[in-house]
Amino acid sequence: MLQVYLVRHGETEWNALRRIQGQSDSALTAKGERQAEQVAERAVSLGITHIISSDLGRTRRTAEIIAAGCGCPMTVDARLRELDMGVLETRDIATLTREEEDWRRQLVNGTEGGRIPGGESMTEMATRMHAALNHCLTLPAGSTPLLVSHGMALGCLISTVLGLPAYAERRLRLRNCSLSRMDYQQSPWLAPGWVVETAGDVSHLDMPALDELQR
Ligand SMILES: O=C(O)[C@@H](CO)OP(=O)(O)O
Repeated sequence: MLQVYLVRHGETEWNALRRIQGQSDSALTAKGERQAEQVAERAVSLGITHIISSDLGRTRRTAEIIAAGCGCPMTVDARLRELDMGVLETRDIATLTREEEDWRRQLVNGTEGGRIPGGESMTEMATRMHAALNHCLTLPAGSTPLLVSHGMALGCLISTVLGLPAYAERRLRLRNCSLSRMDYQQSPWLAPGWVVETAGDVSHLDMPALDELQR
């Protein structure tokens, strides 16, 4: 049975400042680096054989720390990027106008086809995230890959595997350096294919991690 681990990157400067990143980028904070070291320790105990990271800087840095801990190769897959958040990228959430906040809300409140102007829809992102997940099926037998990606991207991937539409109301909290797992399997009591084993586990972190609203 193929097990695929999923990690959201460590805390970044803009996460802490509540600035919207999307496919823009900011560096890990010192806390984010520590979170990455702690999830790396957990990854060592899981027998990870491959690290596959989104090509953005915050995920690459997190993946490098995990790969160094595990002593396994790291590759980059741009399909694991965060949602393209168009004209709102780099903005402080607290400064959005009402219209801009409505655009942002469409991503989380179940609006079919919702997108920020100049950005990507959740359905478009789901297509590329599933392609990246399915790529794991081509790895040699016995592989245990770990994918490093983003909050919206991984939340959408997990939710769609559970059968929700990509644009469904967002109800899964994935904190920085949380760990999730998908298995590809045939079971008499589950639908065949990808199933969710766990989502958003932060038991390896020694201090509270932020969700996107700094809670
Ligand atoms: O892009 C962002 O600002 C956030 C939104 O959830 O995603 P992440 O920090 O996971 O890249």
